[in-house]
Amino acid sequence: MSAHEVVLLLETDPQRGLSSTEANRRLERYGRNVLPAAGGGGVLRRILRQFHNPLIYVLIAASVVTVFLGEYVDSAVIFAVVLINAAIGYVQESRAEAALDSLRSMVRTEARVVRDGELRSISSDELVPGDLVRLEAGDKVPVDLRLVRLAELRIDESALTGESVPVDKLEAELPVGTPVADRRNMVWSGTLVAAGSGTGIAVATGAETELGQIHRLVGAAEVLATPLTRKLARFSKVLTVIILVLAAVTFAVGLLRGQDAVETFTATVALAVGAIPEGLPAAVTITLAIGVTRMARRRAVIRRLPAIETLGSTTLVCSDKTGTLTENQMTVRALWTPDGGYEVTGSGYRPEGEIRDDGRSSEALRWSLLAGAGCNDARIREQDGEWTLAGDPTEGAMLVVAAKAGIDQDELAADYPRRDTIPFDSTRQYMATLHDERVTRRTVVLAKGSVERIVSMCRAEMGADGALRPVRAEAALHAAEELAGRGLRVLATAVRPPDGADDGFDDSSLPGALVLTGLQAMLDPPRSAAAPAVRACHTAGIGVKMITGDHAATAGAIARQLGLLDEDRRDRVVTGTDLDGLPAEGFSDAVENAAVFARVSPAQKLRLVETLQRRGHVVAVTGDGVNDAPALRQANIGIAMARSGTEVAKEAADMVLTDDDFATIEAAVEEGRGVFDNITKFIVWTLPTNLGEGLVVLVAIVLGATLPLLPTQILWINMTTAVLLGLMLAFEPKEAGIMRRPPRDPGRPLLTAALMIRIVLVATLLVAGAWWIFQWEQSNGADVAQARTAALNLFVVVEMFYLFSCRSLTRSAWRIGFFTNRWLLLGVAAQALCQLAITYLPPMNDIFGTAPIGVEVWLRILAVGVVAALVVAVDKRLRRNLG
Ligand SMILES: Nc1ncnc2c1ncn2[C@@H]1O[C@H](COP(=O)(O)OP(=O)(O)OP(=O)(O)O)[C@@H](O)[C@H]1O
Repeated sequence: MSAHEVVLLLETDPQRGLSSTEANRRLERYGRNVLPAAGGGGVLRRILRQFHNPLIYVLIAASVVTVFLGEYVDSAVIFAVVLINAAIGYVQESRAEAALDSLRSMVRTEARVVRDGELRSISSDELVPGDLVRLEAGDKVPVDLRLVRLAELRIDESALTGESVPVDKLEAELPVGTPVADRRNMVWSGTLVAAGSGTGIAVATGAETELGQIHRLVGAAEVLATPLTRKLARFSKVLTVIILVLAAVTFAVGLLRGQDAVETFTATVALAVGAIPEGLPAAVTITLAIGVTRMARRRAVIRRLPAIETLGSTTLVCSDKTGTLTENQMTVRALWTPDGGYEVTGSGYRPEGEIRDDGRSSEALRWSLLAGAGCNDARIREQDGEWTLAGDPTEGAMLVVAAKAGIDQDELAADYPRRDTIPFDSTRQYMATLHDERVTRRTVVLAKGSVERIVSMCRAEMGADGALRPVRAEAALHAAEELAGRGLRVLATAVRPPDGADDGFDDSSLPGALVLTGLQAMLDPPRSAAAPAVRACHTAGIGVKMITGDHAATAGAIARQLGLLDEDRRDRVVTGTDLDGLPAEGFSDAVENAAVFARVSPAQKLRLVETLQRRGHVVAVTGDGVNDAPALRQANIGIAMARSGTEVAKEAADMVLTDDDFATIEAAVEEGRGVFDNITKFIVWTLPTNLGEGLVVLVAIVLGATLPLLPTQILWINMTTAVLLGLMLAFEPKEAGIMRRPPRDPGRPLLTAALMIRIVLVATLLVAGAWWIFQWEQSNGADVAQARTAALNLFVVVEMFYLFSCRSLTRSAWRIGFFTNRWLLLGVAAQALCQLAITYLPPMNDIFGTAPIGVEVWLRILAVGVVAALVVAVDKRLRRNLG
């Protein structure tokens, strides 16, 4: 359809947009602009998935066979376990997914929409069909749009088409005869604005968009997988196969040796059930989900789950300066013109304060302020006594200083209506606007940008009297250097005066046509949390590098305040130009050794990251612009800023900081290390039980002896302790000193030799203890049921003692403090109640083949528990002393 037809059909106004009331009505009618959650079929599939597990197959087979053997109670117990296991799996999986889902809503996407004739920023959820939506480079398209106006608009449609080369969009009105369904005057939700800008009318929102249709087909489920969970799943599968083969062999051997078939079968099932670590994958997923939630609470939102693992092994953080290490709260503090400098008072966006000019009047100063305020897309507004900024803080600061000199933004816009814009981008390094001068009806160009760039484009400079003279570039650059040395961010301003001739307005015609009017230097103080966070990173063995587009002297001054540059070592700030001049090897060394990089282009940033990775670093990189996306993708962890970042950067990132603060990266690394610790702790805790149970049964089969534990009893141990004891390790607080050790080497196996030895040690203690008490009770008058009950309780009690030990892999259990993890204490109490129930309640005795035992038996069990705890404590101590 033509744009005109779309306007008529959707009853909207191509200039003023919808009215607010109409927009609200449509919101009621069409619903919010969100994609529906993965649909109803998902629930059934998720339930079925819980049964798709080798252990479950073994259990189901066992329960069927036991029915035929006439063991109805056992069969029912095994079947009940299958159901309970599936239920627990279902609930855990749903909760983990819900945790991830809720993260998505934490990073709100804003859309620019024209309503009631006014440009507004609203949540993209609230867009309705007919809305007039504005797009700019870096945006993620929020709805399907029919374009009505555009300037050099290029769209990255890879999210929909897989085609990675951005598509040029056409002028809105196509010539008569163009095929109606021309892709080039539509943009689709979920695609990214690679360059340019445009305005379009929303024709579909939410599930009705093309993206919504695809989403419905795919049912996009959030994947709860990381390299680690995949590795563990593989490990579990291999282990299961080995155990099943082993079980089949023992069954065959038992039959050949003429043992009772029913008993041998029971023993084989016990072996399989006991030895398979069925709780492992679920526990890992849950620990990850808890980690994600903890990080979100500390304002780091994980977009891709594997990032949590990588965070723990980060060796280098490459951070932007502006907004991440600094506040991004700019105030112009000093001005410079070719005829002299001025200090400015006042702070923040409140236009109160003055330019100290001691009565000197200067045309250059006036034009510098006009350029700063006119070549500007930001707005400052007073709201309830507070001055707030909409837009770029650099531009906000320039508006404020102009206001301090009495220049009003609206009057300026009326006197100098804007006709065209060359937008700022970090490669271009300047912004320019073309205006009509209302009084003279001639055109003026206003420009601002980095000092080097603007000065290189100037043919002349303006004097205090307004006269032009040849530009003295040296003087300007020197002044800029001096201001930047104070830590100020310096921009230059220039104009192309109204001289009648219209010489074109683009990147190629402006150089050589501009007149330098002055410099504006603004303060952007370092964030208060940044310096401590940098120090914390250093203590944790993590390097920090500042990579900024800003001036070398500004970067250096801020870096020194943050402790990134050492005064004495006279570390140098490396600039993009320096880097370009280096041979490959010199480049690599410079990148490794320097901590501060200035005037770095996005392309150089990408090369920096690649080089660091080649040198073996695990690199976290921050970025906020469209051009940062490649570097963010290349990084081991790409980090985007929720407030100042573009949607393109967020899309490319693995993690988004909701407060833009560098300190949050440090917090996330800390959490990442904690998550990895807790996963290791769970594994180190759970494996001895499986190994121990397997061995107990294997020994019984080999010796042809009575089983010390029945299959149902083994199931009981595994089910209850995994949930009530093991899972509580996921809530372990981070250990003290977690940020004083070096990053984890990603190549190192999860279980070190020391931990493997500990696992075998504890398994041996379990086997020995269980056999000892099983024999001891029987030779002292207990029947088999009582002896088994003793062995069962011994397993659980030793696991409880060992659980406390596993709260730290290196430090003694006594040093951690017993009350720092309440969940763990609650779990232990609940487990104790369960043990009392299975030991003393008659119905439980009937089901599980247990029997009440006396106090002295408990004392023997506890004694074994204490011995086990002591042995592990000694093992830890020895190892620490051995280093
Ligand atoms: N809105 C703007 N208009 C014109 N020039 C600008 C604007 N913003 C920044 N500049 C100039 O371009 C230079 C590079 O800016 P760029 O955005 O690449 O990096 P930055 O924001 O200074 O730092 P960082 O990379 O640490 O975020 C700045 O030093 C400044 O001189």
